[in-house]
Amino acid sequence: MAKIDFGGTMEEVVTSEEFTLEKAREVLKDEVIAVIGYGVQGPGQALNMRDNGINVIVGQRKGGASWDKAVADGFVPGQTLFPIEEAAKKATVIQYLLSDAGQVTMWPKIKECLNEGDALYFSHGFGIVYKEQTGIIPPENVDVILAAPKGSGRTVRTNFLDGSGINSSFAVFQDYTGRAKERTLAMGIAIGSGYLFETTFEKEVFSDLTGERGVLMGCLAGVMEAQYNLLRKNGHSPSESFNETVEELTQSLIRLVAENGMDWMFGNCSTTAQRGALDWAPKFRDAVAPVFEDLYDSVKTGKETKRVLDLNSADDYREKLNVELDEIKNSEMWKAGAAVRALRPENRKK
Ligand SMILES: NC(=O)c1ccc[n+]([C@@H]2O[C@H](COP(=O)([O-])OP(=O)(O)OC[C@H]3O[C@@H](n4cnc5c(N)ncnc54)[C@H](O)[C@@H]3O)[C@@H](O)[C@H]2O)c1
Ligand SMILES: CC(C)(O)[C@@H](O)C(=O)O
Ligand SMILES: [Mg+2]
Ligand SMILES: [Mg+2]
Repeated sequence: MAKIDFGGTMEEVVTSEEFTLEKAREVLKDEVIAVIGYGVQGPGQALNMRDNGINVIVGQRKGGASWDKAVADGFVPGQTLFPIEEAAKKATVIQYLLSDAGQVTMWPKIKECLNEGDALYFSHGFGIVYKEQTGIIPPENVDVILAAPKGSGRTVRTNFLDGSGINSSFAVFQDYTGRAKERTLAMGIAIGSGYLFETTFEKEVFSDLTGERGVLMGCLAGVMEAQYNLLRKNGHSPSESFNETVEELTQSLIRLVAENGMDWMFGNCSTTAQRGALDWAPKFRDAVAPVFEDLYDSVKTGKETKRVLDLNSADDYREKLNVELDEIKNSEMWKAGAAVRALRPENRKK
């Protein structure tokens, strides 16, 4: 493992240079890896593994859109694509990528498919850490491992195709075979990670649930809406409000932040922007800090996961969710966004 100085804290990471694809192939050469669930992470991880020469099959509920997608992606029913339990029975590594709520529903059946020495692989700590809520308690005679890409399943695939790689965290919860760590790292590299950093199941799920509810999506959506509404209230047009809130962020500044960091961004804008942004950043930090405290507490105490499982089990959840999503889609702000995106020169002809 390479030791990296992360701003004064030394951490060990495993890169794809050090743990090569050849090594991953060697570790996994006798394994049958069943990707259970072909939603968002399933395709990204399964296709990358297949392209990397790993023996991968897919298990998915028959008949739905995800099954059809697996077929369209070249998985062949009866050969590399099976109903869930059939695939799980064939596997030596069960890659459990159903939705987190789906994992709970299917667990009693999946548990029956685990043989001594198999590995049960997750991309989230949810099922294991909140076991009182999920009932997911693996038998003692299997490895329980995790590789969690830090990004959407779509990026897992697009990064692989453009020759880069997502970064992922990894953890071992249970090492029955003595091979759990090398299996985890091999899986992490095989799914297309550029590097892997170590975590625990608990740290992964606490940080992941906080991040997606916070800066990555929930907080981001909230602050975007607040600024857009403020500008609109003060007589700015939808196009100006959207451009100043979202389009400039995604098309210009966040790309520069991705390349160079916020420290660089503060040094590479107008002196006017620099002064104002430096002055206002601590005010925003302090305003949202209590909300983040509530969020982390809600995650840690299991309120967030309980809510996910309770709501997902309601019969009309999908219906209600669609209404909620449609409301956002049909809001002025995101309709303005669609119009703005369509004006991008590269989109004009589409
Ligand atoms: N979405 C992401 O980009 C992402 C990123 C990192 C980690 N993860 C984790 O990866 C795992 C998979 O997430 P996802 O977003 O790909 O899942 P998803 O919501 O796309 O669902 C995956 C599949 O589960 C199946 N499914 C759901 N409920 C079922 C049930 N009761 N019975 C049978 N099948 C059922 C669906 O057919 C679907 O194809 C989760 O643990 C998630 O937290 C997801
Ligand atoms: C892609 C995300 C938000 O990072 C993931 O955590 C998820 O649950 O979809
Ligand atoms: Mg998540
Ligand atoms: Mg995440």
